[in-house]
Amino acid sequence: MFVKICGLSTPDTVATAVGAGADALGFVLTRSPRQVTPETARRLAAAVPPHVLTVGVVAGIGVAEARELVQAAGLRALQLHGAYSRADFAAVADLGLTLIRAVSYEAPDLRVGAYGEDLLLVDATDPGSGGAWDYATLRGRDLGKDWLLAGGLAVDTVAEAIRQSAAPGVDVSSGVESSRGVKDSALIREFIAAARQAA
Ligand SMILES: O=C(O)c1ccccc1NCC(=O)[C@H](O)[C@H](O)COP(=O)(O)O
Repeated sequence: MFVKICGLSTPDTVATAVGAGADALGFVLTRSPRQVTPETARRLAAAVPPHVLTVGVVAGIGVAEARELVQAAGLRALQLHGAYSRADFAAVADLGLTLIRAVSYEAPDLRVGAYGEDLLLVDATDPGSGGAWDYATLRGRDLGKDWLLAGGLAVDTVAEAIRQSAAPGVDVSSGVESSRGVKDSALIREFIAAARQAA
């Protein structure tokens, strides 16, 4: 079970997520309660061991700006969240980063690699809102191998969500926060343990 913790912004919670066994950490580089500057993301990522993927998350900006942000932050993956086209993905392919396409569960083309991405993240319609949806709608659909379930996951719901969707990986933000934008170390540990136990 691949686990990504998204929206990190402090050294303590980054260390907690790494220590608890997260596979990927997301740093939101565009407008959000969790937004960090590229400089902060770079500093936080410097403490992350190489086996953990560091991801720059962007939404609502052009790919030229996304390129600049993720390069300035020195991260190893780029998550384009929302209405990005195949041409947009082609325009960042030369960066040599792991590319994550994050879309609503209602989007067309729910298939890993359809836009040239390495990982597909299937989310709620409003990213980072903590809103849950009917994960069971994905069960039995052939999305490919490397995809993550997201949107409203939490410690007490992640196991059932994995069971309903048959997801090979999960991504969480709001569900490991004590208040909007403030990550909680105990919840991070509990979430990762619950996801791993469910797999
Ligand atoms: O987290 C944000 O604030 C955010 C803002 C803009 C684009 C994407 C954002 N988050 C992306 C994520 O990968 C979240 O982890 C995912 O949407 C799940 O969020 P949540 O429902 O809060 O767990």
